Amino acid sequence: MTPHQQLEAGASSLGLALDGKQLVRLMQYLGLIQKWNRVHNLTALRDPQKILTHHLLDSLAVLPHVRVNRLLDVGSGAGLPGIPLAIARPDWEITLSDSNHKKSSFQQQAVIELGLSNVRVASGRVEEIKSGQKFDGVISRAFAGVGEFIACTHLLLATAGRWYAMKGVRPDEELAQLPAGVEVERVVPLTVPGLDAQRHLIILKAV
Ligand SMILES: C[S@@+](CC[C@H](N)C(=O)[O-])C[C@H]1O[C@@H](n2cnc3c(N)ncnc32)[C@H](O)[C@@H]1O
Repeated sequence: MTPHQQLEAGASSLGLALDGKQLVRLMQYLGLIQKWNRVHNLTALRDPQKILTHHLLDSLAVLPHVRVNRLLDVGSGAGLPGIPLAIARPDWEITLSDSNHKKSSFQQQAVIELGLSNVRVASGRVEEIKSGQKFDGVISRAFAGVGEFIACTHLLLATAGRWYAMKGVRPDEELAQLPAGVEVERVVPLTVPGLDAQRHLIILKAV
């Protein structure tokens, strides 16, 4: 199976109806990661099949569980999960935040080359984003413990918004130490096609 066919099969087993253009864009994004990885250390993964499963499909796996219009991806790195989500959901407005200038430059380049008019790159620490801008969803993958993730973004979340923490093994210790006024709405076990590892999406809200 070619990586393109694997992506198509993976997306369909996640229940996602992606059209041909979206699949091509996702493959172009994979190509950009590979190209920039030669110079900047965006990801430790080099094998395109691994980038596909561990980054692209892993990011897309949360899609059926996220309900947003304006989404902030904190500590987005190479644009994960924000860029795959933006390709799959052109109707969502997505902001990518990363404190590392090289990562933000890559994100900006990817936005231009992929023509993602629904993505904005906010270069710098997430704590520096003006709190006047509210998001109805804030997501992160491999960023920080749940408590820290909430602490550094709580001023950016709209009143009825949700945090989405993408985790591997269910982080029971982190969930036992949530800040006051925050509760878990749902813990969603995820199956990522081609990835034999535990994944959980933790959905949290302010109460
Ligand atoms: C381990 S990487 C994860 C990248 C990506 N989310 C992924 O899943 O591949 C964590 C990222 O968080 C960024 N980061 C750390 N502290 C940050 C902060 N306060 N605000 C924004 N980004 C931050 C780092 O520069 C790094 O790119």
